[in-house]
Amino acid sequence: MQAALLRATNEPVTVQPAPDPVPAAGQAVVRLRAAALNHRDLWIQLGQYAGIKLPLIPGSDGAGVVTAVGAPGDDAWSGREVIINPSLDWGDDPRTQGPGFRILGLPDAGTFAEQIAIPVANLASKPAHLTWEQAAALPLAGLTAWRALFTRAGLQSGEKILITGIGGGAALFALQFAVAAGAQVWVTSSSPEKIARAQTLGAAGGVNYRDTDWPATLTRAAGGPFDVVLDSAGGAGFGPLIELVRPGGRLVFFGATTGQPPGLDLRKCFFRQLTLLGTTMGSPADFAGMTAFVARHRIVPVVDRVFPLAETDQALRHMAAGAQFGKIVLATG
Ligand SMILES: C/C=C/C(=O)SCCNC(=O)CCNC(=O)[C@H](O)C(C)(C)COP(=O)(O)OP(=O)(O)OC[C@H]1O[C@@H](n2cnc3c(N)ncnc32)[C@H](O)[C@@H]1OP(=O)(O)O
Ligand SMILES: NC(=O)C1=CN([C@@H]2O[C@H](COP(=O)(O)OP(=O)(O)OC[C@H]3O[C@@H](n4cnc5c(N)ncnc54)[C@H](OP(=O)(O)O)[C@@H]3O)[C@@H](O)[C@H]2O)C=CC1
Repeated sequence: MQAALLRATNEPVTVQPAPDPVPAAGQAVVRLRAAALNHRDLWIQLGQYAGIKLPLIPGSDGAGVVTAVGAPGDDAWSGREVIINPSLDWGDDPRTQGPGFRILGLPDAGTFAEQIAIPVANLASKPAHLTWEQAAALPLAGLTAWRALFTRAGLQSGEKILITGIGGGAALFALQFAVAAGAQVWVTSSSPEKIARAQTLGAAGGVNYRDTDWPATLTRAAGGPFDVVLDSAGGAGFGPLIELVRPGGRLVFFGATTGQPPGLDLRKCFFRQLTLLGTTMGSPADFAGMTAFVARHRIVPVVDRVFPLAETDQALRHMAAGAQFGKIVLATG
């Protein structure tokens, strides 16, 4: 098969021949039709991720057809159209992942390839209303957004939520899920065009996080602070978010795209009875809940652009440039 290979950090990913995967018992081989990028793939390429082991085939998201299974007991999946849950061996505790937890694409060989061997426990039926590209875009970012919003922050219909950096893949799923759940959604972005596109997906409005005084402008526009704030940007923008949460509200976060937050004022958290919620990926129950929700509300992932597998490195450069709105997808076969 052809696969994308990262041989060294800060080097381009090259697409080259690799051995066809052979399924062990409890595994299936999926002939991938599409894969999708996550910021994690870029962090790994840039050497900004814990536990990097090279060389590796990156990629956490994929959709395709099961072409082989490792044992007769796994036959039920043969020939089926599937998406892949990239949370490997979450463990038994729905509250937190166990010691064996891994995210597909490091250290396990990932989806930027024509084929992959994957535990059958990580297969789910492809949502029937989605194309291959849309289905591949869903798993990692959809799962993370789902757990953040519902399992962790307990978002309710009628609540007001702020989602930062709305051009991002995970942020956009959070927008679509929160709108479908009946919340009033406000956004931030570097781009007025992205804010306008978010409004077509149901956002009430938004502000540019590069404007001075954007928190005050946003508070005025939204008529006061937010029940829930969801962030994956971190950095210098994180501190102001604390003041955008209403007293007794929740701040849920899963990323640090712009680095660690400097100088957090803890008094603004404890005097105002805030709940700070870290979250990562999701449990098998979160994945099942997310896919059922997507099917019920006929949510269609936003695909920014599709690159051929041969242009995986160009796709990563496109993500690094930050101009995307939604998911960057690879056509893998
Ligand atoms: C599914 C998608 C996931 C993501 O994309 S998460 C985003 C990760 N990347 C970034 O945030 C970009 C910036 N990069 C970084 O800040 C660094 O590149 C890292 C922190 C990712 C790695 O730094 P290093 O110094 O090489 O790794 P360390 O010393 O092993 O970890 C430092 C602390 O980071 C947390 N951590 C990192 N990886 C894990 C993990 N897999 N599970 C749980 N915690 C983790 C722990 O707090 C740990 O500190 P302890 O070692 O003292 O516990
Ligand atoms: N812990 C976990 O389980 C997970 C963690 N993550 C982390 O979450 C982050 C987002 O991932 P993903 O959606 O794949 O990434 P994307 O590359 O798709 O999106 C990144 C987005 O970040 C936004 N952004 C950049 N700078 C700022 C800023 N200063 N303030 C607010 N927003 C900003 C931009 O929004 P705009 O274009 O609108 O300006 C950009 O589109 C990454 O750091 C990733 O590592 C992601 C998934 C799971």
